[in-house]
Amino acid sequence: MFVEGDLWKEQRRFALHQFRNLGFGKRSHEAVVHDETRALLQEIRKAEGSITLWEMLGVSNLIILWAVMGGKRLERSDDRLWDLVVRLNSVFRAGDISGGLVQSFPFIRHFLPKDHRFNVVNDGFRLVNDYIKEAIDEHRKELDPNDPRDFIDLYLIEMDKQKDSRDTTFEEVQLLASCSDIFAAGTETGSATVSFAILLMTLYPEVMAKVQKELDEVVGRSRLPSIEDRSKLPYTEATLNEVFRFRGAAPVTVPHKAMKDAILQGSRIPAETMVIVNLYSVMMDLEYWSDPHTFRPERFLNPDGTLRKDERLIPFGKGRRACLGESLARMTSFILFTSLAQHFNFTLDPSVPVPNTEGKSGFTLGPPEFKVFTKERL
Ligand code: HEM
Repeated sequence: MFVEGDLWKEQRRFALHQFRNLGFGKRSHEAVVHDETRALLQEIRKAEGSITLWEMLGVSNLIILWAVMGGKRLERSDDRLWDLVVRLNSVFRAGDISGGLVQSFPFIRHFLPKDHRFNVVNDGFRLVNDYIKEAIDEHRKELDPNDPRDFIDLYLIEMDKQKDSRDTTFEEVQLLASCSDIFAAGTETGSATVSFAILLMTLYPEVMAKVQKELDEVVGRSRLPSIEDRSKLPYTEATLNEVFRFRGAAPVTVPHKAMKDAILQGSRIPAETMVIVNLYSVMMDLEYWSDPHTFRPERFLNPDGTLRKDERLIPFGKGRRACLGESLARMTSFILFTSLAQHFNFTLDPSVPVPNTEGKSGFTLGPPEFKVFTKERL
């Protein structure tokens, strides 16, 4: 994620190609998402009192990602997963996409207290990397080059193929970085999106009622929603689009670098400058949207009720460096959100007051602290 040039190009091309082959974000991957969604619904049914959604959704997203990356279906009962989700959350809340002061004056890192955000981020990523490193070692032992099971196997095979090339970028350190990027980029953003969506449904019950009515009419209750239903659910799609616009999990892009001197809308950007694109400013532009601070799914509907596309809706960025996991993220958010809406009504637990829906900053935008009571729809 934080690399450039040929290294980035080669690694991104390989990851995209292999994810496509593994069915990432496509129908063939849907069964994994459905299994995990059923497990989540069961867990919510069994929970007593109010629940903290982001943790539960974080575990779901992590299990779904790991199924493609590491092959195995991890168990929700595994305490290590919950620990990883909580640690990733602290990393994302403590992080600063620009690198903060330490980026400009690296030597100060030696004098920072243990609980400084720089150390929280490093310790969190160390935990994630240890987890992935263990999995890579296991994959190495079990590898059958004729029968790759997942992304890690495919990468190890590519490493072996290129081991005699002096220019290879396929090395274990890079495999670890790719897995860690995907793990981190996918878990927190996915859980934030659906948590925000449910929080907004508690605050806009009239929107939730319309989503549930559409789901009842098109999908019913006897099966889970599928990506094939999306085209028949324009109001639900418009609602998710509005969640992505209103509280997109990534208000700014990852850092980019100007490769050469450039002029952008009259401003000179010298080569080598770090450039971070403010997606929030596009999706919240007062002139364009007229009422950007109002949560209003109807803005994404045509007068005849069909879904309206809008080129200013860019929650996954744009161009060659746009989000690598967009198709999976869209599919996962859609299935998790619609399945929750299909099965439960949610009300906020008043013992955890939500002052506003602005969320918490960091590497990404996280939902504010909130808990919900759930009631199965009959
Ligand atoms: C709702 C969930 C998600 C949102 C809103 C989101 C959004 C974004 C955004 C805005 C960027 C930066 C684009 C840019 O710099 O121009 C990005 C990059 C990235 N995302 Fe996502 N993302 C999500 C889920 C995922 C998932 C599930 C994965 C896992 C495969 C993932 C993997 C990545 C990677 C690897 C990059 C860096 C791409 C590169 O530098 O070439 N994201 N994402």
